[in-house]
Amino acid sequence: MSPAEDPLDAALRPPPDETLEERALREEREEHARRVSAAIDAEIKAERLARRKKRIVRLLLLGQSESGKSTTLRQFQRLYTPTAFREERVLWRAIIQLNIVRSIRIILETLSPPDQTTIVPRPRRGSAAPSAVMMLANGSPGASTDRVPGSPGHNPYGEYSYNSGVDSDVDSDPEQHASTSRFMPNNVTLEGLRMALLPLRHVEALLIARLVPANEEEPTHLPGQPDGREIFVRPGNQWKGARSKSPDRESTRSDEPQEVLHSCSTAMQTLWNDPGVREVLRRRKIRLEEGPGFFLNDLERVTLPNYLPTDADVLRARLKTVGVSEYTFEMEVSAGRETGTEWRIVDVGGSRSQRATWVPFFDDVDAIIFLAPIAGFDQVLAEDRTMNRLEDSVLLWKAVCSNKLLANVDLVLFLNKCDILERKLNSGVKLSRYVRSYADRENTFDAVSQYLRGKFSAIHREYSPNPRKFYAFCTSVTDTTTTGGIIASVRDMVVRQHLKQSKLLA
Ligand SMILES: Nc1nc2c(ncn2[C@@H]2O[C@H](COP(=O)(O)OP(=O)(O)OP(=O)(O)O)[C@@H](O)[C@H]2O)c(=O)[nH]1
Ligand SMILES: [Mg+2]
Repeated sequence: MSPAEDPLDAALRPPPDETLEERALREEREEHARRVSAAIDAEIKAERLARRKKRIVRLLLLGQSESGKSTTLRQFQRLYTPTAFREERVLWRAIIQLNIVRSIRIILETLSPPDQTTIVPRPRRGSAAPSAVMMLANGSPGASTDRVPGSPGHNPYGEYSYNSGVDSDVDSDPEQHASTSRFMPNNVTLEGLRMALLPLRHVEALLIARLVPANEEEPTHLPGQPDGREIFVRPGNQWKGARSKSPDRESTRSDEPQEVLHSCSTAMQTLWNDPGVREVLRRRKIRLEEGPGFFLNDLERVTLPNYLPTDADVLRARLKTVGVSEYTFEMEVSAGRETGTEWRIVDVGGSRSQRATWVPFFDDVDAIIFLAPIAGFDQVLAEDRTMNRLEDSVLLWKAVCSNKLLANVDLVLFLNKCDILERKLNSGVKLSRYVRSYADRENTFDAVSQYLRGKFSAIHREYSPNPRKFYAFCTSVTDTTTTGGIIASVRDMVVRQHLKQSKLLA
């Protein structure tokens, strides 16, 4: 087909009888159209270039349940999207309320187990005044408690029973029983406190109804129960979304649970501060202070009607993750050359039943942060009370190191909960009692953390399919001051790894 026959060419050809004026006008219009077209082309090109340049970094958080994965994610959010983090703080109040209610419930049920048949009175020596604790347990003052012979002395809430002869010392020292009678103010009985704290039951039901979608199968999970059940929400923003629809979204004004907590504040403080109660908890090896979501030392502050959670409170709150979720964000805070990087952090549920969901996320990951909560050396898993937490972490670490899908992924190890580890060792708990190979080395934080770091590092060397970099940090991810620097190092390392991978792919 000749140009003369081409209909498009014919349509575009200037008219044969075009005057000079018409021709000038036409050429001006065509020039304008060319400029517009060139501008559009340049815009498209720039967009493509920007998209290509836009780095998407994927980071996977792994570790057993309660190892601190979600807390680490919250640290990233606090550091790099502070506005969003701050805006969401008020939403965490409901979780903190639930954490408090649960702690109080654990105390009350420990003092007065639902199955009262395992408690029988026995005569006490040297008691001057009735013990509120014992009154609740026995229904009568002036008597101590003991276990029915043959009862295993099982402690449903204590998590520290692994290999430690749990409860072997429970009720073994009659003087301890005598000492429990001295503490509560004369006019306060435990029964009275329990009555005063009854409204917390309603608060618990209210909070669960608010936080857990109606179609969730197991909405009422309780920490520390033998089956390890605990309140959870699916990851993502649904629970936050549900809360944000409530009228008090941006405000700190009181809601019903907060009002109830406020009215129960004195009773809760009396219960928690009672040395007799503490003594019973101690003997039952229930260390709420070291457990997740512990706010009982802050009751006065966190039960104020207009309480707004601080950054530290949000990091300390406990909400179990079930499922896997990817949180995408761009750093609000300029982090040097990292501006514009899109971060995708995958947070998984760490309990045994959740681990099958991890593998699909091993593909296309830039780095893994593995959290090993080394303070758990004397604890058992909530979901399997025959498994020591440290041992479980070591087995998981071996599995991650040896996984072929992850052979080229750099691993970052957080030996986490070092704050708790230090306190625990200082209080006299011996690592060698649980880790025989530790033998008679010094039971200090420095010696223990160095030893465990060496063990994890050796596993990495031995089990990794290919040599790769290994970064290990002793962390307390709830601590805002120390964690910032560590997270910045991880950020730089992850971005470097990402660039390296991009070059390999290019
Ligand atoms: N004291 C202390 N508490 C910590 C530390 N890391 C985490 N926690 C607390 O431990 C609890 C559990 O942490 P999470 O981040 O929810 O644990 P997780 O690994 O996400 O657990 P799952 O969602 O069950 O897999 C939370 O209440 C945290 O505040 C730490 O280093 N020190
Ligand atoms: Mg979690």
